[in-house]
Amino acid sequence: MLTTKASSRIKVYYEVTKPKIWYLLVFTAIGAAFTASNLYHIPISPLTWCLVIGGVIAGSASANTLTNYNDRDIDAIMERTKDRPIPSRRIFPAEKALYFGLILAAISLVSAFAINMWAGIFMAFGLADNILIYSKLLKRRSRTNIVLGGFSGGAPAMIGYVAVTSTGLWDLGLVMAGLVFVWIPMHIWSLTLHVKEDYNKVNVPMLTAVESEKTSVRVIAGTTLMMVLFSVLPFFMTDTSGKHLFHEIYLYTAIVSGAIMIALSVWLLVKPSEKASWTLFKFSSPYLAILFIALMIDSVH
Ligand code: HEM
Ligand SMILES: CC(C)=CCC/C(C)=C/CC/C(C)=C/COP(=O)(O)OP(=O)(O)O
Repeated sequence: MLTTKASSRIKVYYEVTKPKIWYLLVFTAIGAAFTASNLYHIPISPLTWCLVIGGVIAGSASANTLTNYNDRDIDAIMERTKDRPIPSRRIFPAEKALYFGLILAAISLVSAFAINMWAGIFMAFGLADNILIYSKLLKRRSRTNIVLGGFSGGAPAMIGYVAVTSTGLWDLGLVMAGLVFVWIPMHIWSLTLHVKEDYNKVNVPMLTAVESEKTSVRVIAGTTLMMVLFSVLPFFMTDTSGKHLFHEIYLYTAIVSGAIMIALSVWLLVKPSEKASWTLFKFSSPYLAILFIALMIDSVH
């Protein structure tokens, strides 16, 4: 039986990993693995499932913990982040989070390389791109920070896919990872428009925090349209025999859910408001999950 102190320690270290975020990251890895397994009729062993799910949890949790450690100064100032475990000193000294994040990174790399070399490479890339390129290098310097820093978002899908097969890794696998990558700008820029004062307080040049509202809503609408157009790409992909990989289930889901996202972005474009930007942001995660659910369901045939 865990003492109250022990359970609260576990809870605070769980919180510092930003679980809401890695739930979706892990789901994209599961979706890519399950879809590849069905399309190529390759079973996934329980050990492989454990290594994929455990590895991507550890990797995403590590990245989130280490970026929280890196951002502890600005997180203490922003309203949205000031109550997080490190700025609120519920993890103190902060180096405890640093060591926790590094241990998680090691676990994630061992798990990924135990799957195969490519899974290990994608894990290492995801960690490096999110922690070093995005958080350390670009976040506080460039308004395009989430573009070069966004590739890491596709890493879990690539890990899930390559855990099953390398057949189609650089077309279908890349398209699945691309669904996440092209989703990021709309996802984060709708949020940062909503909390732009926070970002300007700490001089983080998120594009929709430094551009005018008029430009920001246009950029968000444009990236939403780009994401929806990209999302129908899987329907047009075929295997070597020319057979479509996906069918109406995926197409109609992508069209209907995409139409909702476009409608929300037009609402923001026509009538910019905190409510509209927040609504678009809150719809963004379920939307991405729905696309991966549709890929999985459509691949069962
Ligand atoms: C450079 C890329 C990204 C940036 C800068 C970013 C940034 C953010 C920020 C600032 C939040 C709000 C967190 C909070 O206030 O607690 C957030 C929430 C979230 N992010 Fe991202 N994100 C990125 C990529 C991703 C990716 C790749 C995924 C998963 C595939 C993801 C999933 C989520 C989820 C599920 C939430 C919670 C949404 C909600 O509360 O409804 N993010 N993100
Ligand atoms: C395989 C692997 C390791 C992949 C890692 C992918 C990963 C963790 C993506 C998450 C990106 C993300 C939520 C960044 C948060 O930005 P932020 O730190 O600016 O958000 P904040 O302002 O809320 O702290």
